[in-house]
Amino acid sequence: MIEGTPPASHAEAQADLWDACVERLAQEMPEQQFNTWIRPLAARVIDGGERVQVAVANRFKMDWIRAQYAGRLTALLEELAGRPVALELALAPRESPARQASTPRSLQDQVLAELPEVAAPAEPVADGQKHRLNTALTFATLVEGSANRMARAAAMHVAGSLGQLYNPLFIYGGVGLGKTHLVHAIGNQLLADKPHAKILYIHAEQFVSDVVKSYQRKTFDEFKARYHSLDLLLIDDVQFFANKERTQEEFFNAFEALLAKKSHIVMTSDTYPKGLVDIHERLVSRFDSGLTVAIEPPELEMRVAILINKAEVEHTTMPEEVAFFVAKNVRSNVRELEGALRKILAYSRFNQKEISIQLAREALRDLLSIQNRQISVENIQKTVADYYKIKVADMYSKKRPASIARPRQIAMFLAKELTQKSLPEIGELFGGRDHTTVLHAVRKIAAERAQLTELNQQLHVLEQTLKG
Ligand SMILES: Nc1ncnc2c1ncn2[C@@H]1O[C@H](COP(=O)(O)OP(=O)(O)OP(=O)(O)O)[C@@H](O)[C@H]1O
Repeated sequence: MIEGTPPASHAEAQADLWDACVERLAQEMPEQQFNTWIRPLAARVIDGGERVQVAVANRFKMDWIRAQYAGRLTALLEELAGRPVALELALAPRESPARQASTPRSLQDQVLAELPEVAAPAEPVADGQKHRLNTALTFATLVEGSANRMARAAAMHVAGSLGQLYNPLFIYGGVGLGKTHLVHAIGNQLLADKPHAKILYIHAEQFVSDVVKSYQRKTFDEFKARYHSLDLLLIDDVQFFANKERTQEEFFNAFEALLAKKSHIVMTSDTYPKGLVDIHERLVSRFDSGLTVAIEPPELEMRVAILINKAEVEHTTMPEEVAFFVAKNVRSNVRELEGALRKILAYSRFNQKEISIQLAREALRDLLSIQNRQISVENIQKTVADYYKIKVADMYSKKRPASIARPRQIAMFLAKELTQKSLPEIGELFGGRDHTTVLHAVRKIAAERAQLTELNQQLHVLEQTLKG
């Protein structure tokens, strides 16, 4: 599983690196944990052993592995390789099963269809004691800035006066901006203040899996007892409930029960409630009935502060000028910022060199060259206009004939897919259109793409052209 065609002995040595690492972990970890989390991982060692890419079956597992095992995996890989190794976790590609939506489905089919494509781990099961909080994710380690000020303040308020204001609290924002961190912080704070509080952090995919298991084992009473008795339910990435009818129903029940007894619910999602797709209106309106707050991408100064803080946690000092250099070049989200920091620290440690701008430049050379190739909305507009033989100016115009409106919608779709811009920002760049117009275009093209082969091919060509 090696990129390119290195000599066999080299390839073997690289594959051995992962195998040796897994073997070591097998000795260190309890067997069941090892079998659940580490054994199923597929990895490939690339760039002559500098990078190890690990494919993980679903987001829940990915978050868990990142939080619990990534540090140890990296340390072992580096120890075995004798040099810095960047560990990269990625979602394994999924087969998209063709679903026959028109055929009425039995309840059993309906529930089974809700199983994550790769079944989520059987363990640990929510039982009111295992709160599943990552104790490292606290308010103290969450840097504040204008991007997260309101969300953070609301979260602290919830932790301090449970069941009162802001119930439910709905936090939304793009990937890697600190939503998960914030919900864990609420849980950890409450746990510190009230050690007996019944708290559960759960990823939406795991909730789906719990519903399925309860159905299969006919243990809905236990399921209800477990969820309905909580004081605080923290549920991550609720957009995963899309199309999961039975799960939505169970979540609705849990939601109503918890609110009735003044327990608190905190949810996160990649979009605001009304932007959620394929989730029942009655649930969406419940999501929006407390307080909905956004987390925005961090601004420059906040990115600098995050880098300096995270370096301190690693007992290293990052000079401010280096932090500025990195923060200017890594703009998309905090997770990427952390990745950049890890590379710099490893590079500095192994080369026994002080952290400087020059060192950061060397450590991040791959990342910086990718940044230079970043795709802009202007670039997308020009490429799409060329492809469909319309004027670039038509991307901003109010003209409505289909020969113009459709390429414009395609360009909006690609802008959402290939850039970090928000819906309002994209609307602005398309002649000051409303974000709902962009959302409509994105959904429409996404739905048509799944059905129209020709459109799918055109989009594929455009994507390849834009990605260079
Ligand atoms: N303001 C911040 N201060 C310090 N660390 C942060 C901050 N925001 C995010 N992080 C860190 O960045 C990483 C990504 O954050 P997190 O996992 O919470 O993002 P997310 O919004 O839940 O992303 P996703 O939608 O992909 O799940 C975490 O390691 C988190 O601790």
